Amino acid sequence: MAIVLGPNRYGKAEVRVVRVTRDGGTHRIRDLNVGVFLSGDMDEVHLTGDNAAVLTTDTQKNTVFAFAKKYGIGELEEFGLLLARHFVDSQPTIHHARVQLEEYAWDRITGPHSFVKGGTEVRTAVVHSDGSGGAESVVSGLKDLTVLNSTGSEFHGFVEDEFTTLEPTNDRILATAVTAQWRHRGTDSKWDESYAAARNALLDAFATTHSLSLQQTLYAMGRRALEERPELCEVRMSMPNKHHFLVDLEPFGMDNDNEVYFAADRPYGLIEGTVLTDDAPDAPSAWN
Ligand SMILES: O=c1[nH]c(=O)c2[nH]c(=O)[nH]c2[nH]1
Repeated sequence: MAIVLGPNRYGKAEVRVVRVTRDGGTHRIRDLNVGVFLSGDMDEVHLTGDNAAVLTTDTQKNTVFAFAKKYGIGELEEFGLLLARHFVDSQPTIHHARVQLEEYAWDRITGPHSFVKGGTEVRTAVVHSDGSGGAESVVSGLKDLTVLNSTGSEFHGFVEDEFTTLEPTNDRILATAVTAQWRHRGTDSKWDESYAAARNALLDAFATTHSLSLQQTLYAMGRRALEERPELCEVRMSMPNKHHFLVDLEPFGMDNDNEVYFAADRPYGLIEGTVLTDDAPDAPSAWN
C-alpha cells in the first residue's frame, strides 16, 4: 500500500478589507471579508517542504488590499474575478483560484461620512477561475436573511410513530434565516442588478407562498429565482426552522388564539435543498 497526496488547496482566510471612496467630501464605504484559496503544483511543498512553487498566503492577503486600492471595489463578483484571474495568470505554479467574499452593509446616517451597520444579512459570492480564458464559475448569494410569516403556514399529514408528539397545525408562525447561493450560467451577469432581483424573488416567494411545509417554501423560493432570472441555473438553500411554539396560557385561565409564542432557539429543524434547471451544466468546482 502506498500513501499519496490527495486534493489540496491553501490560502488566506478572512481578509477583512474596508475601502473608503472619497467623492469630494462625500464618502462611500465597502466592508468585505475575502478568502483566497489556491491550488496547482503543490506536490513538492507537501512531500519535501520545497517552497519554490508557493505564493505565500501573506502575499495573497497583501494582494487583496493592493487591488482594493488600485481598482477600487466595484461589484462583489467582479472584484472576486479580478483577484482569482490575477493569481492564476501571474503565477505559473497556480492553476486554480477560489475567491470567496462576504459583504457587510453600512447604511448612511446623515451627512457625508457617517454610517450605521446594516442588519445581520450578508451578501456573498464565490468565484472559481482557472485563469483568463479557462474554466470559471460564479456563485452569488446571501446569508442570514431572517424572515417570518405570522400566518399562512400549516404543517400536518406527517408520519406519526410511537415517538411523535408534535400536534398537526393549520396555522403557525413560519420563520427562518435564509442562506442561499445561486449559480450563474456565465461570468458576465450584471452582478448588482442580478443580486437585487434574485433576493427580491426569494423574499416575494417566501411571503406569497401559502406554506404546507418549510420544504415546500424552499422549493417555491428557488423556483421563483430561477423563473425570474434566466442568467441563473441553480439555487442551493439552507433554512433553519425557527420554531415558534404556542404558550399554554390555560393555567392562567386565558386562551391563546395564536397570539403568544415562545421563540425557541434550539434545537431547530434544518431544511436544505437544491433547485435547478434541467439544462444546468455540471459545475462541481463551482461549489467545492
Ligand atoms: O416545515 C416543517 N418541515 C418539517 O420537516 C418539520 N418537522 C417538524 O417537526 N416541524 C416541521 N416543519
